[in-house]
Amino acid sequence: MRINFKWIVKNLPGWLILLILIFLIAGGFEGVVNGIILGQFPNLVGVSSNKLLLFLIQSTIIFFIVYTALVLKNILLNYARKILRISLKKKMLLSSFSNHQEPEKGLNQISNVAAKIDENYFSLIAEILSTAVAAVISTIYVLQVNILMGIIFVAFSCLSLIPMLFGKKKLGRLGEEWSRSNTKVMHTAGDWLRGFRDIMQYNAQKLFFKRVSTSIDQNETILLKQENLQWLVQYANLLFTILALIGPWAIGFYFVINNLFSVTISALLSLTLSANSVVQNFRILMQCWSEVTGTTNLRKIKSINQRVLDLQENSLSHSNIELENVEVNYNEHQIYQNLSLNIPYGSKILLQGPSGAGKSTFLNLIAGMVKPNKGKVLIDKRKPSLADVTYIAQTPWIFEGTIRDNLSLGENYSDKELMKILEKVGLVAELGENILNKEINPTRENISGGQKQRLIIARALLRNKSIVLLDEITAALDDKNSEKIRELIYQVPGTIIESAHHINDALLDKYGFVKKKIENQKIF
Ligand SMILES: Nc1ncnc2c1ncn2[C@@H]1O[C@H](COP(=O)(O)OP(=O)(O)OP(=O)(O)O)[C@@H](O)[C@H]1O
Repeated sequence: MRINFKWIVKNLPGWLILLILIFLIAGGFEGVVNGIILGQFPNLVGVSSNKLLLFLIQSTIIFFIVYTALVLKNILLNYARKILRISLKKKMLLSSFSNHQEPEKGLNQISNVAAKIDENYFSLIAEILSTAVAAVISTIYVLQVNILMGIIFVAFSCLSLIPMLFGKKKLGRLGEEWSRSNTKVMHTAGDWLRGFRDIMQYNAQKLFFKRVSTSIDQNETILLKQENLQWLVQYANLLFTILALIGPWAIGFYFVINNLFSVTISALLSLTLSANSVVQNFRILMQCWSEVTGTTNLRKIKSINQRVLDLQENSLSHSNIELENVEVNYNEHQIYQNLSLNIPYGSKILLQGPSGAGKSTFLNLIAGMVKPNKGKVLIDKRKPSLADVTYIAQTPWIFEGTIRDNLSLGENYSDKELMKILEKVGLVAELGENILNKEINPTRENISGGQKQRLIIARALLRNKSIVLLDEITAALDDKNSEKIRELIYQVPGTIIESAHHINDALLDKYGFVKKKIENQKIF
């Protein structure tokens, strides 16, 4: 998806575009209004006082209309920019979420990149439009004063396009480089702030501060490079502006000396004054263009994957899982090869294997988070999806909000139901009666790692899905709590696949678990 002029038009209401255009055209007369009104002066010599008064009133009205249009145009443009900023940030959020982009990249997009697009694209597009309209109006005015000299002035003004044609690509590349280095700043600054405990523990303050400082340095250097290149282009542009004045004068002088096309010095003078507006507008246009070009690559946003955003009905009830000749590679690293497995509804599987063997990868295959490079994974003959399973991961994520918010995730559950489930996982006894309104967030340490994990388990138990995937869920729990939690989860009637290193055999036997091992890129 590209954020371009077409996108802007699509995202703004028609009435707003129409009003902006009207005020843009009316305001566009600013450059020539003085010339038009002053041009009337010779006709005022010796006229009656009534005519003079009429002239004053007319001039006042014209100035009033032009300046009011200018202000209204700016107010409407600001309103349009607000609409565009909101649309852009929403699109960015949907794109980064649906493409499962890394968080730092997504955060960089909605903060830094969005601000840059607003500043160097949306606001400048408005300026480009006003300047272009003003340039057209001034051009028409100049052409009707003296068509030949008018054409010469406009043609010379067009020369100022040349520097931009050379700078365009490089400016676009630098914009993209700047965005990448911004993401790096987010990473290193994230390490610096989130890794506090480990940094302090190993006396690594100097190293980590150097890392974040270096990435800030590099980021600012790229920005400076881009700004310098913009200035260089603008300097070349200014040099062409000199040419855009001197060139037509030279040709004009030649016409004057040789008495050609009835060009006189005074005609040349008045043309220069009017043409100045054309030249200046062209110069501003090029200046804006060079800044806009810096955002070219930033304005390419990965298309939204609508399939991910559509709410998925979980219609599975007694689902069988089938894997047919599945192969999974991460680059050159092969994890599974020719893996075929049938897991009927209600199976209870304990998946074992050394660290890095592919246990999480297997659970992710069934959750649809990892796609096989070859072969198929089918749940009830259809492709797997996260909405079909309950996946409890090693590192649980809790959301900013209350415990009630974290359990219900917007669905309707009564407090009684929620309290019952919290009671089961042992949280009511630990966190008190007013537990549902307790505010938590991912970084606040007002609940422990084990409590977080039990909260996530309670959230899963509230929803009876037919496939439960457990990835080292009790790593943060003590033995007593681990067993209690497992007893609760194991009572779920559906399929359970658990990856864990140590589990009490008696418990496994009680719930009919079979052990499966990962060996030679297969599961036995
Ligand atoms: N997205 C990925 N890109 C590249 N390599 C990956 C990716 N995910 C996992 N791997 C690699 O695949 C291998 C299997 O990883 P996986 O997490 O499935 O192992 P595991 O058996 O769950 O390990 P552990 O018991 O340590 O959690 C590892 O070597 C890991 O580095």
